[in-house]
Amino acid sequence: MSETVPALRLAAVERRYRTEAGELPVLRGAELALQAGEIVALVAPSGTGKSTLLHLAGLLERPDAGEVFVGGHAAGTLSDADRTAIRRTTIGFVYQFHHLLPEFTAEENVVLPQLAAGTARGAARGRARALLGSFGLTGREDHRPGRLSGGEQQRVAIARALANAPRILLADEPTGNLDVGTAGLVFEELLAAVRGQGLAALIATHNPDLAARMDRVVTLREGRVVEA
Ligand SMILES: Nc1ncnc2c1ncn2[C@@H]1O[C@H](COP(=O)(O)OP(=O)(O)OP(=O)(O)O)[C@@H](O)[C@H]1O
Repeated sequence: MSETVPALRLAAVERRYRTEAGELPVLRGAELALQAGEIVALVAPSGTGKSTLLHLAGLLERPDAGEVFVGGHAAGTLSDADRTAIRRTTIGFVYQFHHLLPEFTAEENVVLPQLAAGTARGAARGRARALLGSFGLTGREDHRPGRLSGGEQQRVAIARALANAPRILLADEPTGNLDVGTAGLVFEELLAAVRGQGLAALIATHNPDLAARMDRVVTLREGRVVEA
């Protein structure tokens, strides 16, 4: 029987940082596989390597050893240009702070990554408006981030992450900057979008209630990924 290729797989991933005090080994043989449609919570104490793991999974950094597979492709064997292309079209990111471009409108923030991926402007605008609408932002398309509430800014950031119809969503404390009530609402919308599109998702959170809403919870222990 053939096994399904995971949407994302980390195999024996190692990452260490050079600090004034010497080498700091953060990941020491991390293994993780995410199937399409699987939503995994990453819950671990501060400083244990959650952001590091997400950066490696998102091909923003290269591991010191081990390999990251995206849809079965070994990322370490790819050129920087190919890694960028995969990152653009296959992986969506949501950060704790929205990182929207302040001088652009909500719609433009969702259009721009699509243009970078080669989508024609008209189609990109249509998709941006539909995505923003699905997050309750109809009528706010022309607002710049500074005129939106924190929850609205984060909804735009989620729409932007989904703009190129990725297969994988990576999120680092996506609602960590919002008040409890808004965080719960935005998180439910994020989960619904991820489930609706059958994405694989890895979401770091410090909130146990949000983690319990996902399919599986993993943590980091001594640089390895273990089931929580
Ligand atoms: N570029 C870097 N250079 C040196 N050390 C780093 C670097 N990036 C991260 N670290 C260290 O690596 C460890 C893991 O950092 P990381 O940001 O991955 O943790 P985290 O679990 O995401 O933490 P938090 O929950 O506080 O965001 C920390 O001790 C951090 O200080």
